[in-house]
Amino acid sequence: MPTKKLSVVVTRRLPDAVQSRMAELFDVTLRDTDTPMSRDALAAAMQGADVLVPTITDAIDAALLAQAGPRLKLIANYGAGVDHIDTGTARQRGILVSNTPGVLTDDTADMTMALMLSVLRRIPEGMRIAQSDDWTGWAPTAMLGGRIAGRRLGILGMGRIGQAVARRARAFGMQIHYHNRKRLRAEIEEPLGATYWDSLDQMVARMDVISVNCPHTPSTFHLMNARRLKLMKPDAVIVNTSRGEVIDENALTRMLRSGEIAGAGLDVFERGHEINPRLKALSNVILLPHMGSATVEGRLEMGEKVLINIKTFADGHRPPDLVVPGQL
Ligand SMILES: O=CC(=O)O
Repeated sequence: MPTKKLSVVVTRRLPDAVQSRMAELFDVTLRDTDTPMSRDALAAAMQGADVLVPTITDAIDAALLAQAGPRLKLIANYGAGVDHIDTGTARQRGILVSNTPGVLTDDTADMTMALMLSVLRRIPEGMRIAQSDDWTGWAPTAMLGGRIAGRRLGILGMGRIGQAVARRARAFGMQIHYHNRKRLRAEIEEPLGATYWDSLDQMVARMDVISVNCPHTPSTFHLMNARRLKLMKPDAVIVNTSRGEVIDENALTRMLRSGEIAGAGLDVFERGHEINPRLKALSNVILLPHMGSATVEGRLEMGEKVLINIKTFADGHRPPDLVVPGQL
């Protein structure tokens, strides 16, 4: 006798191939528009479904989880970061949470390098000049940026993505430093040629570039607060492809305006897509619309991870990418 298919609700439009496979495997409700679901629609979805597939734009907080129906057993997030989900409350309510780690590591690390290169070598500014009618040709003192090789890079958060950034930056000739909750094992640290700093303050004060690569958790919120940002050298720059909440965006904006920090490359912001207008007005920043994992390949592989997590659960096993609250 065929077993009943799981009822799965997907909150955002996903790549076609992912949606088709979902429809083959599960009793799936897909979205054909690219706008996030309203809170009411999310609550309704959580009342009737066995599995919810949300993304970063869905705030699955305790109040929403309190409205979840008894069938909801798995939240299979499409994305690695789960700071938009109250994983502790989900756990208390017996709802599993999974994510999509690993498949966006290279893409996000590439984007981190792209931001560093763009800020230090002034790429968007150069493009605007080349596209304008004002460019009069090569000049010895025009568009001078900073050399990447030899610069000290301080990586804040040395997980998968931090390590992938370290490998790339080393190939560019940068000196690699890092701060992490735990020091890496020697067999991982040594090939990266990375220097560990137990004190984040001391590392921040000595770096030419800071790269934020830790997840956003209660303990990393505003880790780069005004006091720490002030420790940065005035010619240093900061890049962030993780989550905006790790940096105090207002303090960063003030210091970029006053020249206390030389530049920033940001793919993420403290209030989602609502970027501080003062930040938008600055010429020493590069702002991207949260596209670190936005490759065709990455988004397909994220979908595959979601499918594997749900299918494994449907087959009665533990989803491979379960998120354990407090272990991020
Ligand atoms: O930011 C993207 C993700 O967390 O997957």
